[in-house]
Amino acid sequence: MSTEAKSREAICALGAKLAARGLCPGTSGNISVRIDEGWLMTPTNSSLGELDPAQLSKLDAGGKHVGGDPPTKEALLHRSVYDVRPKDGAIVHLHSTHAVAISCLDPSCHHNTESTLPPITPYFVMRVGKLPLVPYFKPGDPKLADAIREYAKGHRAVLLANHGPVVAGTSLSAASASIEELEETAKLHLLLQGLKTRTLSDFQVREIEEAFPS
Ligand SMILES: O=C(CO)COP(=O)(O)O
Ligand SMILES: [Zn+2]
Repeated sequence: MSTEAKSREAICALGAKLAARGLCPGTSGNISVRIDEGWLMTPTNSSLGELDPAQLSKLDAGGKHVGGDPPTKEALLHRSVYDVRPKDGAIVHLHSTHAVAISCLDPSCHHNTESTLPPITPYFVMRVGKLPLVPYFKPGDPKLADAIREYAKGHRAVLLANHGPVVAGTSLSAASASIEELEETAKLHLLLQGLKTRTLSDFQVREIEEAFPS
């Protein structure tokens, strides 16, 4: 099987897995992979649980739609993230419930201005790191694609205000592991509301960062 054919299969398999876990309600979310000639992206208005490898959208290196169904309305946002993260090869965006809940909180309820979520577990530090909030713009707005650049260049994971997470990774499986960890941490954080919580210390965060560099 060619590399492109494998990427097509991998996108559809990931979509099915995320859907089975209830992480992409309705037709929300999108997935992309960088390929030699450009990108493969999920088509707009598609259910991630029911993707067809042959219908995935293909974009050339200039971002022109050259094959398959019309691409996600967030194609420009994905391309902005690839642009500022040249080592990454895959992106996953979801409307997973707990992460979206965090994205709707008043910013005064966020952990701090650098990260909406606190470092409560080693795996959050390892797979996500910090999770900055990107200001709100409507889905598909070129202004959102522009705004995300500043945040994504230093962070593999960002949270779109009142919308949801966007995570980049060196591979589809890396991006998927990060976004699942992000969703789980958002859930834990909400479960812990009102309870006195111990976050990891700066030393403990550094220890993880050094032992498991991203
Ligand atoms: O999550 C989405 C928009 O932010 C889904 O849009 P698309 O169906 O165009 O991919
Ligand atoms: Zn979205």
